[in-house]
Amino acid sequence: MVNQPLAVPARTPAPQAAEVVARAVGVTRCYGGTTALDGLDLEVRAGELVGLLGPNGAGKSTLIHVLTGLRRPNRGRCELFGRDPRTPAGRRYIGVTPQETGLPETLRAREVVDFVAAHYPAPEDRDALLDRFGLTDLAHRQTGGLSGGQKRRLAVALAFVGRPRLVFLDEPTTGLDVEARRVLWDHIRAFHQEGGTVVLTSHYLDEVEALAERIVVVSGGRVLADGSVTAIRGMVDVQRVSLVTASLPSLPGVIKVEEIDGRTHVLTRDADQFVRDLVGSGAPFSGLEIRPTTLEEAFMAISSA
Ligand SMILES: Nc1ncnc2c1ncn2[C@@H]1O[C@H](COP(=O)(O)OP(=O)(O)OP(=O)(O)O)[C@@H](O)[C@H]1O
Repeated sequence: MVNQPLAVPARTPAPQAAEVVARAVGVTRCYGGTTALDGLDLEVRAGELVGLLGPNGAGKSTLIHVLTGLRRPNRGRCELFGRDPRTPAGRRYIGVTPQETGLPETLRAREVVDFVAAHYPAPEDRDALLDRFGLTDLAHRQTGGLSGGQKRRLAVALAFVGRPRLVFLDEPTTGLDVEARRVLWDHIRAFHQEGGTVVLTSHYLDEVEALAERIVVVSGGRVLADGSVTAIRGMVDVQRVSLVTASLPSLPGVIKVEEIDGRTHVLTRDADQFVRDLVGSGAPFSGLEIRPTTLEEAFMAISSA
């Protein structure tokens, strides 16, 4: 495998007027010998819809944990609305759906909403909230008897109970069917259009593309790239050349080489030049195909660079 580092563009700054609602400054968080966050910096401004992308173990959930005050950084600091996230004043305007949620099994869905609502001074109307998330028919059901997708919908709805200004959604649609995902996307979009700020993680790239204005790529506990969907795409601007060859010579401009099902797949930023160099090398090959990468491939290219 040949890896070539990719330049990371500066993020287009958000409007100056927008308040920074969440901030991580030089945050390092270790679990024993594992460094989950490694001097990470991030600012989220009011009204942004930010998608955190990164491979398994990149540090996305840990970042949400430190930003929401559930974990303390070993080094660096976090702020929510300019305050320490570990204080009630800092957490007052946020809603969170963690990656894994333990719902009290014997409580009914509406009782869970009531329980969470009791923590806020002016919570959402329970029935309206349940309706918005398509949970009305499940309101009387004990949560222990709900399906995985139904529990997930309830867990996401709970993030909105306190009328938050900022929500953190850690893989909100994992386990949801297409229709349930669509309903949830609509709600996230509506919240954002009303001025709400959203930070979400997702392994569904179409989800991040469909929802987020800004993508922050996290890998190895650091911010690898930060920009609009278009900027992230432009940043990698990678093409996939696939061919059959017994031995690929070492050529310039190659970001990554993979062997899949007897074909050699090459990621490169200049497919034309790669093909010219390949022909010039005299190496025998057949079945040449060139196509643009998906965002997922682009993202993998960034991660492995
Ligand atoms: N409670 C914990 N104890 C020990 N190690 C942990 C703990 N939580 C996270 N880690 C480790 O920290 C690193 C970052 O994990 P984290 O869950 O933040 O990543 P992630 O990007 O959210 O991953 P995924 O996409 O798989 O959810 C991983 O190496 C993980 O194994």
